[in-house]
Amino acid sequence: MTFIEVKNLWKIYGKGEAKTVVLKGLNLKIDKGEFVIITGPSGCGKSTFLNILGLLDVPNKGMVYINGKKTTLMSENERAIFRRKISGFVFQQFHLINTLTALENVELPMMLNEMDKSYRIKRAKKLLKSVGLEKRANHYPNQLSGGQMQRVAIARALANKPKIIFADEPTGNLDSKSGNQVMNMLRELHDNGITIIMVTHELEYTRYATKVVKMKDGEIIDIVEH
Ligand SMILES: Nc1ncnc2c1ncn2[C@@H]1O[C@H](COP(=O)(O)OP(=O)(O)OP(=O)(O)O)[C@@H](O)[C@H]1O
Repeated sequence: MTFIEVKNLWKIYGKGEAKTVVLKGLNLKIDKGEFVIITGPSGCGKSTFLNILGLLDVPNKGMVYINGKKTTLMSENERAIFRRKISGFVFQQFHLINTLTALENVELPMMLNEMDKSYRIKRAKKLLKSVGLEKRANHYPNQLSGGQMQRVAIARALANKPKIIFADEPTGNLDSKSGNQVMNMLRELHDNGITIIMVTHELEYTRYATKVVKMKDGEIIDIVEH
């Protein structure tokens, strides 16, 4: 069943001399349960595309459909619910909050969804355990390695039981061992039915994907189904 579809998607920054056409009429269909990897050279528009798919950004032209519904017909509240409850986000730079412990970082999305404290703590502990970090619950990000920070970020992305994970170069700042750990976690989530859309330029990870979308200069130049 189609989960997300984009038709004729354009993204343009600036005007006149400063105009940059970043996405040039993209078309893509993503089914529920897929593991999509978007790849291509630096600057080809991968992150921009991912941000639009995750409703973090809007196109200048074209349409994003979620479950067949035009996202332009969704209210701001519906879009926020998609970001906050249906989706989980993982970024290259982790984006943890430095003044919060690992446990509190994982609790945060549940706070935004107004879950009560005892539930939050129980679930955050369970999630940290699932990423092998139960002993690091009270550590702050600066007391963790890059790989550990990314595992906290994955636990945080899972806090509200998302149906889809958007991951932008999640292994980009990690050594290969930590990178493989992160990929194995994403694979396990995919095995459990979560849809994954991931941007990477590391071609070795395309073996995890059900669909590889190759981009170049703002266009999709190839789609390979595995
Ligand atoms: N806010 C912005 N204003 C102007 N140009 C932008 C903006 N955001 C991105 N761009 C430009 O859009 C192009 C695509 O950027 P994007 O980050 O999507 O590429 P990418 O493929 O993810 O690159 P990388 O692999 O290096 O992260 C780049 O040329 C970038 O400079």
